[in-house]
Parts: sequence; structure tokens; C-alpha cells
Amino acid sequence: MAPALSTLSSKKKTVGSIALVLFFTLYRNKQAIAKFVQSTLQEPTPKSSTRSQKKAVRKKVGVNATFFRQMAKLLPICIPSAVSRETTLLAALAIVLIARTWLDIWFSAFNGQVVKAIVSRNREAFISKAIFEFGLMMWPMSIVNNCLKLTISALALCFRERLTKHAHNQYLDAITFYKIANLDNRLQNADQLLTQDIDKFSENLSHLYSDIAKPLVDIGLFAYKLGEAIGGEAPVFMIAYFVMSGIILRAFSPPFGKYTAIEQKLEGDFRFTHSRIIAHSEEIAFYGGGQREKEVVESSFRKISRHIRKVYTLRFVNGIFDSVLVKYCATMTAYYLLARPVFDPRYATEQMGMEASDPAKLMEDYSRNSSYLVNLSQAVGRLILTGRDLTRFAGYTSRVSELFDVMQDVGAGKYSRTMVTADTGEANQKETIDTTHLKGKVIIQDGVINFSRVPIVTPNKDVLLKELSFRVETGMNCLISGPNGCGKSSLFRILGDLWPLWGGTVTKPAASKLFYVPQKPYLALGSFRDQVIYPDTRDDALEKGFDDERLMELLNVVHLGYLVEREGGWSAVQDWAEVLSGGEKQRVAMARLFYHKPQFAILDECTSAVSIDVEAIMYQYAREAGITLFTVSHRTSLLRHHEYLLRFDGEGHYEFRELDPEDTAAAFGFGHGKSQSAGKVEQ
Ligand SMILES: Nc1ncnc2c1ncn2[C@@H]1O[C@H](COP(=O)(O)OP(=O)(O)OP(=O)(O)O)[C@@H](O)[C@H]1O
Repeated sequence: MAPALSTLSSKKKTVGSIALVLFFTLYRNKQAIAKFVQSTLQEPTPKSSTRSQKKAVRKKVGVNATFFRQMAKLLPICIPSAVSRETTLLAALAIVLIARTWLDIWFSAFNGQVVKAIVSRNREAFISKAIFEFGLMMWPMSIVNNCLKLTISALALCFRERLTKHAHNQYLDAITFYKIANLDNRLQNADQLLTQDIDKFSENLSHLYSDIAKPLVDIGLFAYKLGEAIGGEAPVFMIAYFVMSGIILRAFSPPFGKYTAIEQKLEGDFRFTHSRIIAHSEEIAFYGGGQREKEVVESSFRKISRHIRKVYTLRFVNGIFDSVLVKYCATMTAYYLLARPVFDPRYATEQMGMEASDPAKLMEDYSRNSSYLVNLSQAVGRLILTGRDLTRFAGYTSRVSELFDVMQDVGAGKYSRTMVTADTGEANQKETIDTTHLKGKVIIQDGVINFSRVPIVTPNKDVLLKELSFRVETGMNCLISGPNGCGKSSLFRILGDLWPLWGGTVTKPAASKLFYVPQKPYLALGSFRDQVIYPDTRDDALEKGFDDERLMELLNVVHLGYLVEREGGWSAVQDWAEVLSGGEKQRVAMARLFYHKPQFAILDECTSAVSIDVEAIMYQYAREAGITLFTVSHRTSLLRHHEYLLRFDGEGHYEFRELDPEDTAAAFGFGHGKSQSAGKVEQ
């Protein structure tokens, strides 16, 4: 009796062990299968709220012929030659991927052997497997896994470096950045394209290779191994199940991708209402506009809550069907396929040639096969996921490619924009303007600025002045006046080659001999010295003979000598736009002008915040330094510093005449000049 009892108890323990291992193995499989299949069926989530994404949604970017054309343009930038860092990394990645698949197969078989050792209570086999063999193999597994991450990250960074360098070369070459922002209106946010989108494109591209190659190899190998273990139809059945359930769910699921994009847009709008409050806090506080802003912010937030509520209700209903089909039915299918050899011994012995009554062998096979099945499911899942991610990748590809196209066009003198009808304010069709065919001519000559029959035309093709002719030579300071929006700054944009020259002839010195001082001076990142010598570097300044002592002389001219000490020396780095007052900024800009000492300077209301006495000193200094000035100003105190007056009336007329020493404020009234009328230019 006793031996019988002992056999019974030993059998019970064996069954108990099998049940325990079975439970954990199935539980592990269920989670893994469900996680991967479910992830393949969810809509891709847009990562951030951007206008670009809205645009991408509108354009219906996809994996089509355009995508492949764009890739054909971008790939040579990312991988410039067959012998490069990138090709080396791609080769290394292929080796790592093969090693990883080999390790996965090894681990599946190894796991089965460990389970067998546990179930058969073979201590020696268990120790030699679980301790020694695993202890040895954990190093290559860990190294290969991390090599995979390292190679993909290194590849992404290489792609990003290539693309960013290429983009910077084009964007900051000449004044492409200005033209993209002001003339061409195809790109709404070049900053985001240059930073985030290039990064995302590089990251996605680096993953693409491994995301396609690895699952394909895995599907082949694990399907083969699974077929060997439990029959050829099992992997086919499992793959077919995933694909079918994917198709069914995709057909009936609400468009969650679109909802997420809407949510991101609403979140973006909400964030924008807050960032405006931060940016204009002083003005809002002075106006006492807190309550009004609260209404705006809360109305924006209400839209988000309404939308999110709708989405989570839909997710609840969808989630029920999702779980049943993807999680539980897939698990049931997996149970069936794995258990078939166990419960059908005839099938097992006939098909698999296994000893059906050996529980340890059963456990080993079960564990190994379920591991193959999990790996197969993961590979199918990853491949479906990659297929879907390709749509998002196509979005980034389209945006990065458009950035390069626009930079190339603008660099070649072509810009495209939606023209606006002046009277109605309506946006018309997009028009491409090729400035290389315009009739305007530029002659480079020292000591003179001569406009001969030059029309002043905005990028929108609105003619502010049909023809402008005037001549200013060295030493002839010229005052420019006229109402707001009449075209004073536009004249300088044409002079500085920012806007295209539609006709006539402009004679002027080389660009380095013209200097522009705007009303709100640009203060660069860097030290206080950098503000004065911008855009030169310290080495450039030293080469020109400007050490700190000479720079201090310039600062003293504009009465800013105290600033160096106040701000902690020439090398102090601050947010200069915040630290300096309006008048101080303008005086720094004047010191910058004196440092560069150009032949001609354009002063666009650049002393409006400077006291009249200091302004007079600065004008006197400019004359002594031999800088001829074009001044846009409404201050009558400046009349005595100028010899000529160029005045616009805002209705398409102008006059250019010598200023009388006796001229007073009356000089700013419109006299008799050449009459021109405004209109819209035809190309
Ligand atoms: N990038 C642009 N695209 C299209 N139109 C523009 C652009 N920049 C300016 N304009 C238009 O050109 C006209 C002249 O502008 P401009 O800046 O020359 O005026 P301004 O005489 O300098 O005025 P203010 O005294 O106010 O500075 C305005 O109607 C303006 O709307």
C-alpha cells in the first residue's frame, strides 16, 4: 500500500508541477500575444501638436509613388557613399540582428530543457542548464541586445547629422531663412522641420531597416521551427488568425488616429492661449484683462474635455470587442495549437514522433513550442506595426522632403505663395514666382546709391510705387519720410536684396558696405562684446584692430560706457533682449554701426527711444566717420543732419529733393514731386 501511496503522491506532485509551469507559461504567452497583437491594431498616435501634423493629415500622405520619389532624394543625403559611417553601421546592424535571432531560437530550446529538468526533478541537469549555461549565455544576450539599441541610435544620429548639416548649409546660406519666412509661404514652421521633423525622420529611418528585416527573418525561422514541432499548418493558422482579426478590427474601429490628431490640435490651441498670457503678461496686467483671458483659456479647455469624453466612451465600446477578438480568441487559438499534441497522443506520436506519455518531454515541448509561438506572434505584430508606422514615416518623409524642395527653390530664386487680393483680402490661388526672369538690374559701385525707375513691389505683387528714381552719393545724408505702410522699409528690402527687383536699375556698393539698423535691434546669443561686433566674432574684431579698449571708445560715443561694468564685463553672457532697456538696445545697435563703419547706413527709426541730445552726438559721429545715412524718421530734430529728403505720400507718389537749411517741420509736408500710381504688377 505504502509504495502505491508514494507513487500516487509522486504522481500528484508531478501533475502539480506540470500544472504550475503550464499556468505560468500560458499566462506569459497570453500576455505577450495579446500585447503584440493589440499594439498592431491600435491607430498610430501622433506625438505632438503641430500645424505640420494637421497639414500632413489634410494632405493624406501615404506610402505611394511620391513617397518613394522623396525617399530616392533623401537617402543619398543620409547615406552619401557606399563607404561611409552609415554603411558600416548598417552592416553592423545586420550582423547584430542575425545574432539576436539565433539567440532567440537558442533561448526557446533552452527554456524547454530547463522546464524538463524541473518537471523531471533532475537537479544536475537543472544546475548545468539554469546556472552554468544560462550564466554563460546571459553575457552575449545582454551584449547583443544593447548592441542593437546602440547601433540603431548611432545610425539615427548619423542620419540626423547628415540631414541637419545639409539643411543648415541651405537654410543659412545667403538669406534663404528670410525668404522662406517672408516670401514663400509653403512652409509654416521651418524651425520645427529643422529640429523635430528631421529628428523624427532619422529615428524612424534607422528603425525601419531592423523593423522590416528582423521580423521577416523571425517569421521564416520561427514558423519553420513551429512547423517542425507541432505541424506545418499551426504557424500558417496563427498568422492567418492575426491578419484576419487585424483586418476585421481595422474595418470596424472608429478612426482613433484622427481623434488623437484632433486632440493634439486642441491641446496645442489650449497651450497657445497660456503661452500668450506669459508672453504678454505686462500688457494684460495693465489692461486688467485677467477675466477676459480666463474666458478664452476656459473656452479652449472646454473643447478638450468635450472631445476627450467622446473619445473615451468610444474606446470603452471598442475595447470590449477588441479584447474578445484580439486577446481572448487569440489565446484560445494558441491554447488549441499548443495542446493538440498533448491531448491527441496519436497525432503526437504519428506526426511528431514523440513519446506522448512522458510528462517531462511534454512539458519541454510545450514550453519550447509556446516560446516559438510567442516569437512568431511578436514578429507578425512588429511587421504589421511597421507597415502602419510607414504611413507616419511617409508623413515625416514628405515634410523633410518639402523643406529641402522649398530651400532649393528659394535658393534658386523661385518662390511660391498664395496671393491675397488687396481689396477683398481674399486668398487667391498659389502662385510661383521665378525671380530669375525679372527685368531688374543691379550694378555694384562704390560711393553711390542710385535707383533708376525701380518699382516698389511687395512679395504679394502689390505695387506701392510704380517707379522710383533718386541718387545719393557719399556724404549726402538722406531723410526718408511718409505715412505707415507707404513702403519706406520696402525700399530698403529691395536695396538689401531681401525682396526681388522687378524692374529698373539699382546701383549700390557691395553688401558688406551697406549696414541696416532697425528700430528693434537684434541682440544675438553671446557676450556683451558679441552684441557690439555682431555678426563678427572676437577674432574678426581683433583682426580689424578692435580690442576691448577701442570698443569702449565706441560705447562712450553712444553714452553706454557704464554698461560694461554694470553687466559684469565684456565677456558677460546674458539674455540681452531682456536685460537692456529699449534706448540701450538702440544705442548698442548704433555702437555696432560705428564698429562696422560701412559706406552707407540705413537707420530705420532706430533712435526713436534715444534722447535728442545723444542722438545728435551719434549723427555727428557718423558724419565724421564717413558713414552716409539714410534715415527713416518723423523727428524734425533730425532735419539738420540731412541734405536730402525722400518723401512718400502713401498713395503711390513720392518726392526727392534737397533739404533747405531753413526747412522746418513743413519739410515733412508733401511738395511737388513725380507722380506715380499704385497697382498690381503683372509678371
Ligand atoms: N513680407 C511681406 N509680404 C507682403 N506684403 C508685405 C510684406 N512686408 C510688408 N508688406 C506690405 O508692404 C507695405 C509697405 O510696408 P513697409 O514695411 O515698407 O511700410 P513702412 O512704410 O516701412 O511702414 P512703417 O512706417 O509702419 O514701418 C505694407 O502694406 C505691408 O503690408
